Amino acid sequence: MIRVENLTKRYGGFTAVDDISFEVRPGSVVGFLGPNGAGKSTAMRMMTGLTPPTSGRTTILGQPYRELHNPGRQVGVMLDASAQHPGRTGREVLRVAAVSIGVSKARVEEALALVGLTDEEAGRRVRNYSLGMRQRLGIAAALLGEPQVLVLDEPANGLDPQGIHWMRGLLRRFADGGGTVLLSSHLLHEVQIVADDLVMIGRGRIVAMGSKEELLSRGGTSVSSTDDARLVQLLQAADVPVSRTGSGLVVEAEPRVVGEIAARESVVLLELRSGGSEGLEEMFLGLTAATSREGDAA
Ligand SMILES: Nc1ncnc2c1ncn2[C@@H]1O[C@H](COP(=O)(O)OP(=O)(O)OP(=O)(O)O)[C@@H](O)[C@H]1O
Repeated sequence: MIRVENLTKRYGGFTAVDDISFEVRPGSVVGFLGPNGAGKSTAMRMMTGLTPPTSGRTTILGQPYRELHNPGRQVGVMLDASAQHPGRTGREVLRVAAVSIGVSKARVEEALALVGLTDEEAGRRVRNYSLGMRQRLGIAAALLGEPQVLVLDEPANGLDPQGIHWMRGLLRRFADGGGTVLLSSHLLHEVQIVADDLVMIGRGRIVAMGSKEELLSRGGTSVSSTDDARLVQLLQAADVPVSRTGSGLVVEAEPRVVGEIAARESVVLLELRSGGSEGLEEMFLGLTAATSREGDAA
């Protein structure tokens, strides 16, 4: 549904997006992850026809975005939630959008209900909206044309934990109904629960991608015991790579292997789990450290 092929953007001598390729299948949610300035927004602007690529291309539903016959009805896009007209009410913003893409006023009310904006909130001017309300309005605008594809740049920005939970449910239902979702974030945990696949970028380049399960399993096994020092010795003796973390050990082996080694030597395990968010978080930090601004300073 979304196919990105060798997409590249250069500004003068600076390469903001460097030869990225990936696909988003129908019925799936892909998390597009990277630290600030990694090139996510630039890539999404190219995908949706707002910025011309230096080279490479993107097709959505088989065509470049600009060649879709009614993009507003086919692809829901939210790139900058703060770009809504501040002097209009939320309902007016959606009504103007509805006219331009040819959907009914009734659909405006449906979209407001979908994102949980109340009647009173919909009647308020956008300049008086909280960041979270702006995000909801932006998502309502993206959903307005009942598209098959959603491209959302940092949709969780400014949402409180309940709002993030709500958004995950919404995107999951959208994908489970056959929709295609690409969402960006600079926070792994925001997308980790809802995404099926992850594409991680740093300094414009893809540094890792794959199914969440695959990436999680690369995160190793997290383990802690009543005697971690002894467990490290046992694992090293068995040629199993192990490293210490703040809360225990991360082992590059299946949980079963770790459990068996510990059981043979009667080491009592307190925790044993595959990868998990900690492993993936560490991998994300590790992969992006070299490519983030903070990495530059280090
Ligand atoms: N029009 C432009 N001219 C020059 N450089 C640009 C332009 N647009 C973006 N860049 C640069 O390209 C890089 C990528 O920016 P981009 O906004 O795509 O990153 P991002 O991953 O979306 O980051 P964030 O999470 O901070 O929004 C940045 O270094 C940015 O300064």
